[in-house]
Amino acid sequence: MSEIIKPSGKKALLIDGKAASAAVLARVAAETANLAHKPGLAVVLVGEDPASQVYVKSKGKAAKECGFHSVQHDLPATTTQAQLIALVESLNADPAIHGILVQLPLPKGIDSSKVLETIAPEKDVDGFHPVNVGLLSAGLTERALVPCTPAGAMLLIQQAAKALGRDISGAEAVIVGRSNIVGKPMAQLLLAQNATVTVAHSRTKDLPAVARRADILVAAVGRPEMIRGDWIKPGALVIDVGINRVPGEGLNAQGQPKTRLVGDVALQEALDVAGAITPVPGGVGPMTIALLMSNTLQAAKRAAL
Ligand SMILES: Nc1nc2c(c(=O)[nH]1)N[C@@H](CN(C=O)c1ccc(C(=O)N[C@@H](CCC(=O)O)C(=O)O)cc1)CN2
Repeated sequence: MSEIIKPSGKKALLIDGKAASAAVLARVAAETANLAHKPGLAVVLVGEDPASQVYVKSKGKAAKECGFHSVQHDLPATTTQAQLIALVESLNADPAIHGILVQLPLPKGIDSSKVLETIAPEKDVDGFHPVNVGLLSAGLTERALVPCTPAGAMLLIQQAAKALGRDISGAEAVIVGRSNIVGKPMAQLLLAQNATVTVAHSRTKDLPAVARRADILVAAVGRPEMIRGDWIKPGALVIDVGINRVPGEGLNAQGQPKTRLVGDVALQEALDVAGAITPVPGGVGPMTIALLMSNTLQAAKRAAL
C-alpha cells in the first residue's frame, strides 16, 4: 500500500496529506539543489488577518527549506489598491523573483481581481491570472500554472486511486462548490483525467442525491461538516478541501474558548462509509503550500529556458 494511505480503524482509509506534501517538498528541494540560479518567491501580505499571517509564515519557511530566495512584503491594512499594484509591478520587473503570491483575502476596498490581473502570468504561482485560468480551461495544463489547492487535491486523488486500484478515467466525480480558486479548476483537472464531472453548488436540487452518485467526491463549500455520511456512496474517494474553525471544548492556556478545525465533511460519519478520505487538518491543506513551491520551481525553470 502507498505510504500516504493509512488505516483509520474504521471502514475508510485515511489519505495522509502531510506525508504527500513532504514528498513533494523533498522533490522540489532536490531539483532546486541542481539549478544554477535559485528560484525566487515573493509573498505579499496586506493587513493583519491572523490565519493569513500563519499561512504566509509557513510559505516563507517552506521556500527557505526548498533552497529558494524568499522575500515577504508585509503591508498595512490601510494600503491602497494603487500602492499594492505598484508593488506587484516592481516584483514583475525583478529578475530574481520567479513567483509572486498575494495572500487572500485582501482587505475591503481592494479589488482582488484587479490586483491578481497585474501579476505577470509567468510569475503567477497561484494560477489565478486569467491567462493561466484560460490555459487550464483549454486543457493546456502543461503550459499553465495551476492553482495550488486543486493541484494538490488532484495529486492526492491520483495517488489514492492508484493505491486503491481505481480508475479516474470514466469515474463519476462530483465537486460541491464552484469557486474560482478551487471548484472550477478542480473540475478542469478531473476532466483532463477523463472523469465525468458534475459541479454542484448551493442552488443544486437534491444535493445529497447528487453527491451520492460520486465515485470521487470533492467538498469545497466552506461550510463546516455540511456533507454527512449518508451523502456518500459506499467506497467513494472523498477529498475534503474545507478548513473551518469552529468552537471547541473548554478554555485554552490564555483563558480563551478553545477552537478546532473541521472540514466540509462530517469525518466520523464519512469514515463508516467512504473507501478513502482526506482528514482535516492534515489532508489537502499541507498540499497547498507544497504545490506553491512546485509551481515556483516550474516558473523559475521556464524563466531559465
Ligand atoms: N493567495 C492565496 N491565498 C489563499 C490561498 C491560496 O492558495 N493562495 N489558500 C488559502 C489559505 N492557504 C494558503 O494560502 C492555506 C490554508 C491551509 C493550509 C494548511 O496547511 N492547513 C492545515 C491546518 C492549519 C491550521 O492549523 O490552521 C491543514 O489543513 O492541515 C495551508 C495553506 C486562503 N488564501
